[in-house]
Amino acid sequence: MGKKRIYELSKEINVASKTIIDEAKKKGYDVKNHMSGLDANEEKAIRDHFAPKKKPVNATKPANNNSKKPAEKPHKTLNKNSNNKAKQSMNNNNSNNSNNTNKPNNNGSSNFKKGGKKNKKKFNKKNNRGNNKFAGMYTKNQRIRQNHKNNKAPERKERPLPETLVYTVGMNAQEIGKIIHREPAEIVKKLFLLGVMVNQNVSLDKDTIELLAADYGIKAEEKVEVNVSDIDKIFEEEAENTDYLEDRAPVVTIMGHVDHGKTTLLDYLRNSHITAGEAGGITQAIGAYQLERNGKVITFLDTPGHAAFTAMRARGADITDITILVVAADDGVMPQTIEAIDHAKAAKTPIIVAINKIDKPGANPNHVIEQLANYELIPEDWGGDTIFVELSAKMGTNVDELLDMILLQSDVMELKANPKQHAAGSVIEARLDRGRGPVATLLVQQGTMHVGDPIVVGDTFGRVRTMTNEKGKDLDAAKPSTPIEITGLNDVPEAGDRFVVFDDEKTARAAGEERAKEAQMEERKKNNSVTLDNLFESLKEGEMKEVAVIIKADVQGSVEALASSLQKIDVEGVKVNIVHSSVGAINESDIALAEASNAIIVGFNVRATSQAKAQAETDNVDIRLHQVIYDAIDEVESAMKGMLAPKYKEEVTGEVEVRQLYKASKIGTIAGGMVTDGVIKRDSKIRLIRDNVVIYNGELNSLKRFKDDAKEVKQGFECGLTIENYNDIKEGDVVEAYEMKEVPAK
Ligand SMILES: Nc1nc2c(ncn2[C@@H]2O[C@H](COP(=O)(O)OP(=O)(O)OP(=O)(O)O)[C@@H](O)[C@H]2O)c(=O)[nH]1
Repeated sequence: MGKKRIYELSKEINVASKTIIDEAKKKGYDVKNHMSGLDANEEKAIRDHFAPKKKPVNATKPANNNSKKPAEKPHKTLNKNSNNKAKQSMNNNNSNNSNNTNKPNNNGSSNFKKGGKKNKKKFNKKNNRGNNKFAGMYTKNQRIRQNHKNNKAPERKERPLPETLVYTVGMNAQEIGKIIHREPAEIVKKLFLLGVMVNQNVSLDKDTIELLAADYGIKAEEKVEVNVSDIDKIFEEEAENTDYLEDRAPVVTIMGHVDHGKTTLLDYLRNSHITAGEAGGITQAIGAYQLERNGKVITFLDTPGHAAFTAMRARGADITDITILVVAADDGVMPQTIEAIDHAKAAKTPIIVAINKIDKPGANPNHVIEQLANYELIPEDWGGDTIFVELSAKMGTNVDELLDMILLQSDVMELKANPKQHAAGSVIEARLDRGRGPVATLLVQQGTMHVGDPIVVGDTFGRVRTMTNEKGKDLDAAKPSTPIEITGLNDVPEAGDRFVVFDDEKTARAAGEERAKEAQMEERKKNNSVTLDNLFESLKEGEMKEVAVIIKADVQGSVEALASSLQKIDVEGVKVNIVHSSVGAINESDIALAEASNAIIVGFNVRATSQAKAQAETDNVDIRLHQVIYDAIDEVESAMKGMLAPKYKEEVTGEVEVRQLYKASKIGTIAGGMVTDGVIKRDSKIRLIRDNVVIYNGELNSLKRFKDDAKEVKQGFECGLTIENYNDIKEGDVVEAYEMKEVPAK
């Protein structure tokens, strides 16, 4: 075995290395520093020297660790400070100190000092009584020393990291520290090592927080603060709640050309299929109603008219599940039929075609089917997947079949909602009733609505005071897909507004008031619909991949010509999407569709009706009127291209052959040569070419014809030139002149 190093012994007997070295030297051992070794005898002598002179009274069975204890410092301290008679043992001192603090402490001096006389007395008393209590116990200092001995840093009491850091964007290191039980300084350091230099009070963004969490090896989860005024978001959340799902009734809208029988069909349905238990009720027009067929319920929106349908969509309420397209068999496809198809397609709802008036002598259903094939509405018999029902709304023929088809379609769609949550839905229509105040027809889309519910509707709020169905019957609760009429709001909301039920009226009021304020501000800022002027900005921001256009023209030929030309415009993958095109004046329905689809209206040889004009102004819909088709195409095309970052292409304009060189001390090398091709201009960019290799690329410093400055020199003429910052020109070099030309976008 080798010698015992002094530093090792120092640790073991807890005497400073220097003290040991001094003692060793005194004893004549050959030692220099703490790395010097002691043989077995020397080691024993040193141990004996520093061993306590007297054995502790009570330390009859000292614990292993304590056995090495009698340390130099405590030893001295005790001798100096304690009033102990000579017999007082170390462990006794320990135990008494400990009594003061309830913690064993080898170093009693400070406590004695602080405690003063009183403590000393106490100490002695207690010492007499319980001096054995902590004998042999592992003291704090001993523990620390022991750790040192094992070459370990003292263990920090660090709480374990949580599995997930649940954060909000903008938290700082201090706040995060609290969550993950780490010192802010440690986090700041970690961030520094991750390349983020911040102090502990700086707000951190999402990426940084997630990076930090990843570095700690824990997950990060953003806690999204609920903004009560953001009812759209609350609505989405409610709509996405799939904790408990039940089948719900399909919501159906009927559309079609004027006089094709929409109202007749709705009336027939309303009067012939009334919901069970409500027979005899007087039907009120509340904008929607439900009927029953074979035990299944269907909700009809009683708002024929595309404008109403699209106005709701424009406000974000896609409440229709299925569109019934009514086409009169004796009239066929008409402009508003096409408009209806476009509206339904834009809303992405399946279409069921109801060929109406088959009882009429001139009815020709097949002709209607043929016509609709042009609009991708093809019956199953013909290889398509559109449901067609031939009926007579007036006589009631096949109306049940239509209902069956609706139910079939809705089965396929698997329409479900969760009735076990707060109600959320949309406004179908609303008005101010003199006697009852604001009255709103709502469609419950999620959850169950109850009388008394605190509610926010659009920018209004209130508490549901009364709730009735279309028959005026009071309802206590209304499940998904149920249309209801309510009172109790503080103001009249708008069709298409969303509503959400809140936990309490206070929150509902706060949210409603906040929304009203926001709406006002929004109104001031005015909306940012797409116009030809801001079209490219929208495209650039990646908001749009296609430009929606509505075409209105005087004759069908113009509509088609415009449509096909516009569709051919292709700017960097951005396409024109014709949302709707038809013959006739620009009407309110066009404006509503344009607003809902963020479309631009292009009118050819037509004008907007005065109502449409007013509405377009309110809704910020861009209408462009033209008399020349090419102008219309050009306008859309240049709006699409106009703001593209211009592309440049190099175009060589000419070449100069260098034939002579003149050196001028102030000017540098002057090249005299002949323009052999094209033209060289004073502001040309140039390339110096030697043996077909480009030697230098730069600009001219001067261009001369004889002694005069020249703007340009053409082929066949001599010229003199200098190149900016370049003099190493040689005879036989070619100066190639070129320009960067803007390339018009294709
Ligand atoms: N013979 C026959 N006439 C019908 C049928 N359906 C509707 N009509 C008639 O067609 C006309 C127009 O019907 P409406 O139901 O008012 O048509 P609409 O589509 O609602 O018309 P607008 O509300 O003006 O858009 C009325 O005179 C109806 O009586 C039908 O199945 N057979």
